[in-house]
Amino acid sequence: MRARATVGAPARARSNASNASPRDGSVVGLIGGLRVVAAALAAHARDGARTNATHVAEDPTYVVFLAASVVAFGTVASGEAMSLRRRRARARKAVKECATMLDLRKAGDGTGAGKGKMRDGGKVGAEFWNDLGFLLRAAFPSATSRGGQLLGAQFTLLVMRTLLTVRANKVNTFYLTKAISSASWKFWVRWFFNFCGWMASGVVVNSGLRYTESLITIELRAALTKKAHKMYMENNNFYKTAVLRHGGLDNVDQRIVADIDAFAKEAAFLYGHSFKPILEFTLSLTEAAKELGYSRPLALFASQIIITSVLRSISPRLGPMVAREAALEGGFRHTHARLIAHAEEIALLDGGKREVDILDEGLDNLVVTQRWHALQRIRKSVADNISKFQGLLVGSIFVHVPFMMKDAVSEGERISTFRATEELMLRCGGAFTEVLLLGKNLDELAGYTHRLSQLFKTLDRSNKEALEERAAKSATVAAPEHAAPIVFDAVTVGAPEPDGSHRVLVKDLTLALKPGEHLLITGPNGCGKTSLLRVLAGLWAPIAGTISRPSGVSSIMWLPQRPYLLQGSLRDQVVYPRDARSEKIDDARVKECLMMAGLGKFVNGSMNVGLNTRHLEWNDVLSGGERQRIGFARLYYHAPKFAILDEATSAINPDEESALYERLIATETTVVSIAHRLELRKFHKNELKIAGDGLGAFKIVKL
Ligand SMILES: Nc1ncnc2c1ncn2[C@@H]1O[C@H](COP(=O)(O)OP(=O)(O)OP(=O)(O)O)[C@@H](O)[C@H]1O
Repeated sequence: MRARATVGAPARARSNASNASPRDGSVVGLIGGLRVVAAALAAHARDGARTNATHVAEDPTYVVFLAASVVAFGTVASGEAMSLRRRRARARKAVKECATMLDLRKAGDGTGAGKGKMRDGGKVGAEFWNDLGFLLRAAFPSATSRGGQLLGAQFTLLVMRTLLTVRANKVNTFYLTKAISSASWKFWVRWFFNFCGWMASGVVVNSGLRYTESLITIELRAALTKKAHKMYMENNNFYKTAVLRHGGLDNVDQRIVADIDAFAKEAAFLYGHSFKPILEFTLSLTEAAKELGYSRPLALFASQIIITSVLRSISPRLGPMVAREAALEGGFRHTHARLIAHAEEIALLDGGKREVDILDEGLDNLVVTQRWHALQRIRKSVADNISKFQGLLVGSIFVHVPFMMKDAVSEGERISTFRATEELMLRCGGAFTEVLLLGKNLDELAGYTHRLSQLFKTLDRSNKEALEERAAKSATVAAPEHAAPIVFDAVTVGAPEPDGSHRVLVKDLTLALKPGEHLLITGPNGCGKTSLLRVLAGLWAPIAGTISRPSGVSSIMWLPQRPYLLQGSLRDQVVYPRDARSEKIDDARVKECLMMAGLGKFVNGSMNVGLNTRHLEWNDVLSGGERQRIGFARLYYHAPKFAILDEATSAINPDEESALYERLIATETTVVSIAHRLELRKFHKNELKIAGDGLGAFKIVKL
């Protein structure tokens, strides 16, 4: 039936052409000729459409599933569109609120200055290529580095696989069609052995490729994460970015833990999957050109570039979507991290119900945004699929026509060369479309690249600022005339305000702290006692004036109200920041320090605890007073020249507090304390009374 219809249509068109009798050379003749061609094409098209419709009508299962699929997809998508249309205002508000909360707008360019840049970030452009180059150079510094060697190994395997596919495919198809068309066992056996050889090599090469791709992913992730760790821990950047929000970076932990991993996976995938289609395209084209010449395939690919560019222009950009989702993902993760960090306080307040709302809100912000993005991605997916299928359609026309017009060859010869060439062209076209579609992965990579370059640029800037600050200090600060190791010279301290200004807490403080001149700092809540110590530690920069102080745990140590406890053994807590795994530690001394701090029960065998006892979270197993005593044991162990104590005995009863102070002073440590209890006055020589009047007034009195 189909054959009749196909043959009948051109016959009618031919009879129409003879009726038109075009006069050679005249315009009317030309128009008549064109009308004949158009009528013939229309007749063929009608015939083709009718035949197709008849085939479809003959297959009710196909029709039912086709209709069901269209209805299912349409219902889900339109339902989503309607529900999100209603919630879109809310969704946008949620994203905006979340963005404000996380400083996403500030994070747009990592400088805190780029309002609205979040939407622009993550595009594939000059900035993206620069940033990508920077990240890759950081991970693969040279061809001889481990990363460089892995890239080289994978490149060799990629070339090998492409050669294998292109060559083997051509030979396989040729032998098989020849064998089948002429029923030749000789050619079939040749095909069989070719195929076996191709299969064996393919198995080895493909397994090698998969292995090297995972190694490259791991190498990329490890190298970038180590670089991030190094920069993050230098110059107290972790404090500056997390607490002071320098650079306006949101969720640095998410960037280091999750975004680097996603970037590594995407980049390794792109490396492995972009070389293959590019090489396959070049090699297949060279082979196919032997039969078709270069002009036809190149014209085909030029038309593909134009069509794909048009389709791409209607697709949404994935980069900004990826960046936004990653940021919201970080926000959601942060709500969980806070819940764990404050589990006991929340449980005591019976805050479970309230916390469910907070957690769900974080999830909702993410989910609504993801659903909205999924809807946007339909446009992308439609464009990609059209691009893929039209490539096959247009490609077939370019390949079929030369063979339809080829005479003077046997049927067997025509079909075998056609099948071999078609296979190559299909491969070539497939590879070409794959290259064009890599844009999607490139877009996603751009999203992660944007977030990581913000991270590295912010940390780098912060490190440079710290270096400049240090250089300026050493150039301007003259060696103090007095022999005091800690000197405040006309120092003004201020609390940072959200608008970038400072609220003055202490103004023009000049003070030289000599060994043995124990200092007590007092004043009302929020007057700036701890802030003064933050400035002394270098966490905050003074608004004016200069400070000189010694550095290193043997010279100066801080003991806050809640001492930091790490994952590890009891010994680790006492010797921190020294590392008990790599340094020789005198256990007898550690025990002595614990006894001095009133924690003898941990080491005298009365409890089931010893220096080797380990806990993931010591904060959960020690009381507030015990935690503070561990801090004292640490001070005794390091015996620094200066100890800065910020309400370090607030959880210890007054009688025992005195004993802890006495032992500390006996180790010849000079103490600077912040304390509210009057009993502690007796251990200090001077008292710095901060007024907390908003003008920075203070008084120094002898005790
Ligand atoms: N990271 C910060 N960013 C902005 N302001 C801060 C920050 N940390 C503290 N402040 C503000 O600085 C002021 C001084 O705080 P500080 O911690 O020095 O008080 P304090 O005198 O030690 O109080 P307390 O006796 O209650 O511990 C407070 O008003 C506080 O709100």
